[in-house]
Amino acid sequence: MRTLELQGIGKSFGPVVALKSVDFGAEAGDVTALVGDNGAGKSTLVKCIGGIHRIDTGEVLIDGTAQHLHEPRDAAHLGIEIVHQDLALCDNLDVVGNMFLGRERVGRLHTLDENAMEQMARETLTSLSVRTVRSVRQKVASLSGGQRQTVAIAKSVLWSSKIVILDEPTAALGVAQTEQVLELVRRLADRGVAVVLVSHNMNDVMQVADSIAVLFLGRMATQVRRSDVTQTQVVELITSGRSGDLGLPGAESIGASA
Ligand SMILES: Nc1ncnc2c1ncn2[C@@H]1O[C@H](COP(=O)(O)OP(=O)(O)OP(=O)(O)O)[C@@H](O)[C@H]1O
Repeated sequence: MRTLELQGIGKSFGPVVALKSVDFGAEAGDVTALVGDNGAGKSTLVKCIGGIHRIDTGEVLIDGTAQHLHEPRDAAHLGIEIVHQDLALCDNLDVVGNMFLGRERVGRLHTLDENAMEQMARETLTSLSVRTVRSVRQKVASLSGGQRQTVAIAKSVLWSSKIVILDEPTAALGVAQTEQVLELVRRLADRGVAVVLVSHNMNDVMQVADSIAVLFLGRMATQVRRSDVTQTQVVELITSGRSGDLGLPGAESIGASA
């Protein structure tokens, strides 16, 4: 049973069919890359999983049970966390403040339990072997892009998310920071989280993914194990929806009808 399973998802915006009968799955312990050209439907699919868009057709199953996602809160209750590209961190708060934002711990006398929050934030970062964030009392405004990404990912761990969707986590990062964030992505999956990595960066995808799902013009061209494809084949699928003569399941029919 997959942690996240989408079956026959359809979503239109007026006359624009953004998603058509999309199947997709993400397993606990795996990094599942979601790739596709601009406008292929990645953001729309992510927003459907996150309860931001309501699906027109199809089903979302979490641990085998069909769920109705009407709003982001529904997704959060099911353990789905989306780490958006803009990260939605508050610059004026420190690392602790951001990791607990909206879910602050209240101690006795209804004051915020700062010590407990600080300790939990520190422990979470340590458990992920994060050494790049030196002080949890540092304001987020002063963090680098990679450090900010790290804080956003660690937040999902702190809240025991079972499905974490990362939207282009390395898009704004340099080489060294990209490596650190990819290592963190791997560790997140190794903890048993089902990680979905939305990315345009083929190097990232080939380096860290266990499974690759390719959207092409709103349809799922194919979802394959990373070990079964080469980078060239993935690029071919992204650009044409076809896998050439590779005989990958599902790819031919999509390419032919697109
Ligand atoms: N709110 C909306 N209203 C109308 N059309 C939309 C809306 N959101 C997305 N679309 C359309 O749905 C299709 C899929 O867009 P989507 O943003 O999901 O693609 P994407 O794969 O995330 O692209 P990119 O990599 O460029 O971000 C596009 O044709 C887009 O124009």
